Amino acid sequence: MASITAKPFRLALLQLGSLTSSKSQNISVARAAVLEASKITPKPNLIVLPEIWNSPYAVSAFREYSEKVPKVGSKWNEVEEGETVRAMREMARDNGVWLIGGSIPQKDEQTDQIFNTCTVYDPDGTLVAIHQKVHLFDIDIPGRQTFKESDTLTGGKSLTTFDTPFGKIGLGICYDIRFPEMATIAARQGCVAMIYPAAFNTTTGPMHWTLLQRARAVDNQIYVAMCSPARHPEASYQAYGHSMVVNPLGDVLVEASHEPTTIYADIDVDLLNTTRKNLPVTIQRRFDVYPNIAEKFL
Ligand SMILES: NC(=O)CC(=O)C(=O)O
Repeated sequence: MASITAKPFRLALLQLGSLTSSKSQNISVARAAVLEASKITPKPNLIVLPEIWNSPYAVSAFREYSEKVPKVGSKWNEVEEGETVRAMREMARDNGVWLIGGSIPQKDEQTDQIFNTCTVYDPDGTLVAIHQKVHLFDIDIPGRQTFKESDTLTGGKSLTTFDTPFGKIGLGICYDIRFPEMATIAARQGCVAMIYPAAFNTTTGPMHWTLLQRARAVDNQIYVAMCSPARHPEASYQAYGHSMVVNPLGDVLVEASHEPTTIYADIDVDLLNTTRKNLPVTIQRRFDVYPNIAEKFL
């Protein structure tokens, strides 16, 4: 598992601003940002949207904004789906890019449960992966930040990776990054990067946003990226911003401020493999002393 087979690729993180309570306006904002990022030279191969970008990030809003997400593999006009899913298919296909569609509230019609769900599209607009946020953001830092996603949301039950022509990618959503097992399992499955649509806040962002990404990157010798919405002074939840990409050495390659912007990073697989060669922890694990948590996924 020391080295990884992948190709260099360019990543774009869209730190969307001007998000409002209008879903259709938010879709227009995302559509315009994907179009603009796709015009950059060299063109990004993989574009990422932030967590919950089509709805306010509020437990009281998730059900109202939720929509149907079809099954992995579904293509155009094959299935009934929500307007945001349809728009993301178009964004990927019209711009010829892979798209990690941040996350949106998803309604499961059968169970009536709501999930915080990331969908991924290939450049034909085919839905290739779905990740439902596994660890719900239930925290209480008195006087500073209280949030209880579990008031409305149900946690996902599986881990998610997907294959692209430039390598395997692992997915998590925001709070998922605090649980190191997910990134470790993805790395041992051969992922070149863990990518997390996210929305930390102005309390937990300064504490842990950078530290967590650098930790996941160094522990697993992979790239790590988090894509946040921009800060919005009128929103009930103040997103931290600071979308970021960290390399396998733990260096911050690029970081946004809290304003609306797009950041780009070139993923260098040689650097990943050189890091693993020079610091060979991936082949020095002592599974005779402690268990391999990834075993059942390999
Ligand atoms: N919003 C989240 O899911 C997580 C977060 O803000 C944090 O972990 O801090």
